[in-house]
Amino acid sequence: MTALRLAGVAARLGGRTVLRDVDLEVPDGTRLGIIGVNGAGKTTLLRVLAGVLTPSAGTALIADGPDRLVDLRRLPARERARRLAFVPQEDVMTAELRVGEMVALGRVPQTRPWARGGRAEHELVRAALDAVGLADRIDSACDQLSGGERRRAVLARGLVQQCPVMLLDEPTNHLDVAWQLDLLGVLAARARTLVATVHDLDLALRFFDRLAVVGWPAGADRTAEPASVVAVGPPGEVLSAAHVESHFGVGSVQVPHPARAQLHLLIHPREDASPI
Ligand SMILES: Nc1ncnc2c1ncn2[C@@H]1O[C@H](COP(=O)(O)OP(=O)(O)OP(=O)(O)O)[C@@H](O)[C@H]1O
Repeated sequence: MTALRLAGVAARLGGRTVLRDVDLEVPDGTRLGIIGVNGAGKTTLLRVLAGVLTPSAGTALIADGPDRLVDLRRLPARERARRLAFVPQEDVMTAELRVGEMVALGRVPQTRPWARGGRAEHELVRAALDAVGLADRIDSACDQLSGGERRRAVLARGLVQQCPVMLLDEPTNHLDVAWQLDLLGVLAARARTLVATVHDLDLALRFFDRLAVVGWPAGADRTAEPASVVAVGPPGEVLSAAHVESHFGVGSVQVPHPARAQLHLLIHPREDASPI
């Protein structure tokens, strides 16, 4: 079963086509990581998948029953927000809102206006804040959170939306190493289908079922040509040494952890590059 699909998608920003010819399928119940160099178009791709950016060509589709897909842009915004939670990279944090109130905004699409603010909602908010280690900050003003705490609070807002699909733009940004791992565990446990952009290729190798590379084919003029999805597959294949070198311009090797049944990705300068 398909949760999300992009068919022949192009996207324009500021009068320029930044993505084109994107075909991508996200099977229900899977975790897809989106990787690529800075400026390739990962956030743009995620925004198209979330229905917040209208493709300039092609269609973004979402499941609408067992064997049916519907054009995301045909769904009213509230209905879209019941089916997928989009957690953007940056969020303005206002001093006017307490952390619990900000997180409770994630319930808006799911609840009738007169049914909001009840005990059940409070419990959900508290549980989500607990899951991201911020239960004790529920009454803090939002602008008093650190960068990593803000990130976790915004992720809690995505969690209370309780959608079958979660789309996350760099969820591990600003998080310390322990929280990076914990948070991915929380997401894995709570999101049925998950799509996230990520820069840490070692995390990408271990956490996702499949990876999609946003970038250019070898030899393309990166400054002039729109990017596309140039590889999709199991992380171990997408992050082969040859692929990592051609997409990211660095050397790499996958090595087994000495004590755990896990592969890790070590990154190093290319052989012809000066060591740093
Ligand atoms: N509002 C905008 N107007 C015009 N161009 C934009 C706008 N936002 C982004 N771009 C351009 O679109 C391209 C894709 O940007 P996008 O943010 O999707 O890349 P990304 O892969 O997520 O980058 P990063 O890894 O740096 O977060 C880039 O060339 C960027 O400069």
